[in-house]
Amino acid sequence: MIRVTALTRTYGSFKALDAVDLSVAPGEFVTLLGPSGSGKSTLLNLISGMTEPTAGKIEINGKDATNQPTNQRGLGMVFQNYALMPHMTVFENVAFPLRVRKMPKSEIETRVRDVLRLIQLDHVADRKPKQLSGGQQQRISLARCIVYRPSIILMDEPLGALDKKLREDMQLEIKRLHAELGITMIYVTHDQEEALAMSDRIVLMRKGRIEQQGKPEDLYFRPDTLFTADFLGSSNLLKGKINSTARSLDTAYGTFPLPTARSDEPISGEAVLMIRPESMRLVSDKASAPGAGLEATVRDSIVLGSFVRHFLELPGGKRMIVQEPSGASISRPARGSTVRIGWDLDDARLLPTDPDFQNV
Ligand SMILES: Nc1ncnc2c1ncn2[C@@H]1O[C@H](COP(=O)(O)OP(=O)(O)OP(=O)(O)O)[C@@H](O)[C@H]1O
Repeated sequence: MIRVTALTRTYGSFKALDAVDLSVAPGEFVTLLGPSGSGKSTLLNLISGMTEPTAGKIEINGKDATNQPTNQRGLGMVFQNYALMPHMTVFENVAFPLRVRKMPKSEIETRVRDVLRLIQLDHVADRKPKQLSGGQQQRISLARCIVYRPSIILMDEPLGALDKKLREDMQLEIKRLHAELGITMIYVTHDQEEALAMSDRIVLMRKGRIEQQGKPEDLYFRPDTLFTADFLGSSNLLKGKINSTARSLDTAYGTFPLPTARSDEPISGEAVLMIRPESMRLVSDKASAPGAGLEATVRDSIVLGSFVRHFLELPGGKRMIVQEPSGASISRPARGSTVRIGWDLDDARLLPTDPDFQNV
């Protein structure tokens, strides 16, 4: 549906987007995720035609769209500021794009009513935008976009201005619309939870390039880099030197067996072992700890409803977090006590070191 090739945008000598290749399939929900300044909006604005590329190619629906004006690309767009017209009613706001397209009056009436019903706001059709809540306004701007049935919708932080509860409701709403209407979505956010919750595929960006892309569970459980591991969720990191004969990692905290080898893993020299907090557990003795039973001191242990989180410290002060399922019979280790940490070998990930992560 969309294919960009070697897409580049520079500002002076600065590369806001650096030779990015990306394909999006029909009906796919793709999220561009990354820290501020990583190039997410630049990529979206290049696809929409609001920014001109310095180099590279954009194809939409099989046609070269690189130099096509925005309004000929057949895209819908939704942004953080809803840009509803204040003097028009909700109905008129939603009808506006259809009037611009000179659609017959009766069809406009039907389509607007249908879309308002779809987003469950048909009862506010006669109100003005300022008589609506922020969440309602954002749903209206969504309605205004889907009413003319674009096959592709681009969204740039559309929920950024909403509070947490409303954001979560709207995330479900957008997912539902995506599933019901079969629209191809490209969605920009810097919020990793939002990306994990909504996407078929996450494209993680870093300094104008794609760091890693894949299904949410791929990025979360099978990161290829420290940047990906760090950006999505929390992780426990142990840096050391690989001993390839013994297939172990020699660290300041002991020697740990490595997970089953992958073709793309760092095979010699320095590397980092990454284990997610929920892949670790407290174990009673070394024999029951495949991860070799790392010893730690308990700093705190808190119950967060369905799970309990242990904040631990290794000798020398390095912090570790272990998260276990909770339950009525959970017993928490005392502050200051010594515990052993275990993990299943293949729940650990061996990652290359990275100059941006010196303090691992
Ligand atoms: N018109 C411009 N002139 C100069 N630099 C720009 C311009 N537009 C963007 N940039 C730079 O390009 C880089 C990427 O910006 P972009 O807006 O794509 O980042 P982003 O990942 O969307 O970040 P955010 O989440 O903060 O919006 C930033 O360093 C930004 O300062």
